[in-house]
Amino acid sequence: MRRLRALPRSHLVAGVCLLALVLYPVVNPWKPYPQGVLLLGFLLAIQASSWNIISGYGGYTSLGHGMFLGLGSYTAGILALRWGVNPLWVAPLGGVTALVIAVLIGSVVLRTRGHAFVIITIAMLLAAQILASNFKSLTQGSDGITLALPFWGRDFQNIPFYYVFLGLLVLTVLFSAWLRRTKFGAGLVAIREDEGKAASIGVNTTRFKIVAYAASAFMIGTAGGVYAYYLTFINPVGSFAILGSVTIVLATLTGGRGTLYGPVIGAFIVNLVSEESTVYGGGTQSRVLIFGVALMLVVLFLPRGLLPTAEAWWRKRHPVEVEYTDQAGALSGGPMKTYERALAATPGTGDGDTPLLEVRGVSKRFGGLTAVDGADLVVRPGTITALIGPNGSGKTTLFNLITGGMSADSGEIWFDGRRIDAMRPWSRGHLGLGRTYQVTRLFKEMTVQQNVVAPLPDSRWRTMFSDAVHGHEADRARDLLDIVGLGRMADQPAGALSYGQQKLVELAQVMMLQPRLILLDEPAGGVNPSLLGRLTEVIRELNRGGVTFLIVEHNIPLVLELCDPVVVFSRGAPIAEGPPALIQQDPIVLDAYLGDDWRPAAEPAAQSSPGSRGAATGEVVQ
Ligand SMILES: Nc1ncnc2c1ncn2[C@@H]1O[C@H](COP(=O)(O)OP(=O)(O)OP(=O)(O)O)[C@@H](O)[C@H]1O
Repeated sequence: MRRLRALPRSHLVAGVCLLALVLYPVVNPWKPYPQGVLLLGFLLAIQASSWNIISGYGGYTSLGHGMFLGLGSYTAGILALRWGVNPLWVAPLGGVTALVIAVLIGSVVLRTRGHAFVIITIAMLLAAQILASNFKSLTQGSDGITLALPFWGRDFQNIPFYYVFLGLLVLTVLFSAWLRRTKFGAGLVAIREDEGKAASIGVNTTRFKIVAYAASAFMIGTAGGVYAYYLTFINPVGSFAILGSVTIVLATLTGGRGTLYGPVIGAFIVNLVSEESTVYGGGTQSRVLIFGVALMLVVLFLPRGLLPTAEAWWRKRHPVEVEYTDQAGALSGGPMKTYERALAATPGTGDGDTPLLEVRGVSKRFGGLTAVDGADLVVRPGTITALIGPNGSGKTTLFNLITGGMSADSGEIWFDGRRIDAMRPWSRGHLGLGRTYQVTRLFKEMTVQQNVVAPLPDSRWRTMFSDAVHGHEADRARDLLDIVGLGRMADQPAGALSYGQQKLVELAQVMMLQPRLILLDEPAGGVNPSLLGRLTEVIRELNRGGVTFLIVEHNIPLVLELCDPVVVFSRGAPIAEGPPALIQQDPIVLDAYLGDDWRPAAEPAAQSSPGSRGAATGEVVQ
């Protein structure tokens, strides 16, 4: 009983609804019409819940998902004819066909995104229709395939179909709920919110998208096999109709994209509207018009769907009190113990002579603009290296090249003795290369804790399908949040944090990767002075714990206090490098970046300091 009470209210309501649906044919066995309407509602809900995996969780909108229902129908229909078996027994093979086709198509089309992806999915649906029409030896073309009538007696009507579709719907919702609880589900949401950022924290975005596409196809394909038997007739136009795909999208958008129960609720509503429009609105043709208007109304007035809108309304009426977080006290109570725990799994940084990161002659052009121009850079293990320079000198672009957000036009990048410039961003993350962004890129719809546990340390399937938040990891996330003074905000949505707090959470997040090198892009930007002190202290502590830093920063006093060595960038390449004391007096640096405010009273004629790289010659002067 206590376990039942601990269940979220939504699961309890879903359980009661399920019980009612299971009992309905028993209580009302002689009502074939409402049973038929419900049955089609189950079928649409299976499709909407499945579509939700790739398009709701993952954010890739497919407008051709009805194709998988057609593929399942044809697979079961063709096999039933050829093997002389009942289509019900081979319906799961419809799911397998849909899954295999989804993997093949997904490997290609998921390279595109946005409008391009939507258009390609429609094209795929139409291509399937044309293939089914023309591949007559297999599909019997536009004549279609006629299947045997159900093997059970007429007294049973469509009740067996009712239970098969209801069973498939329950399986689909359970599957979707399980996926959402795993690292895979969290990774999909991360991809939806910010794909580039997801890749930089170790999410193998290519694999995640293909698996999500395939997972979203399987149940629809299986249901398609059963649907073929229910209809006893399939043809290309009916099986691959665009209206079917639009209905799936409309159902999910109506109920709430990205939620567990929203697609199911939306499917029942849309199915009811569809039935009513057929009965009272002049037949099937009127559906196109009604669906078009409904889609427009949903997008305009319910952009988030019914369920999220109702949840937001409820939260507004019943606000949860958030405790004020006194960050100033966060580090005062014996922080070392927490640091030790949080850093326990962070690997050491090796000997100080071998560079941890080496950039060799790297260039990047944007059209006519050379943002990075044959740059060389060395970061030694255990250092806090600064990269400073004027606005637009190419520092962030260099960060993007190092972490894989962009690929270089030429040059080599080595990390810990391995060449990494051809590696995908997540592989670089798995090696221990982490970064934060100039403008924070947290996943705003996730909680702070979900953000911190989002990084993936490797690409193993086991990791991918493990719980999104589990014991040891949750402890480490809590420790890291305590370190940055935000432990009490763990359950708040990340979007509700101040900008400075988001910077600190992003640092905690990148620490979950157990990085050996962290690239911080303007960590002090927009952070208030008291938080800044905390940030500096955290960086120092992490550095003492074995983490190397490369920091881009315009706050020069902070750089001079925190970093050694300092590399100065100008026009896409380093012009000087050395300890802070020398850099701040270097005439080349004063001319190119620091300016007169930093110039000593009696400045001698411009000449290079001992640590400078000769700006005119491009040679390194040691
Ligand atoms: N994706 C892009 N497309 C076109 N141009 C770009 C792109 N990214 C950067 N640039 C250009 O490359 C140059 C270097 O930009 P970058 O952001 O690397 O400089 P930065 O040194 O980090 O500047 P800041 O200190 O202002 O952040 C700029 O002129 C910028 O406009």
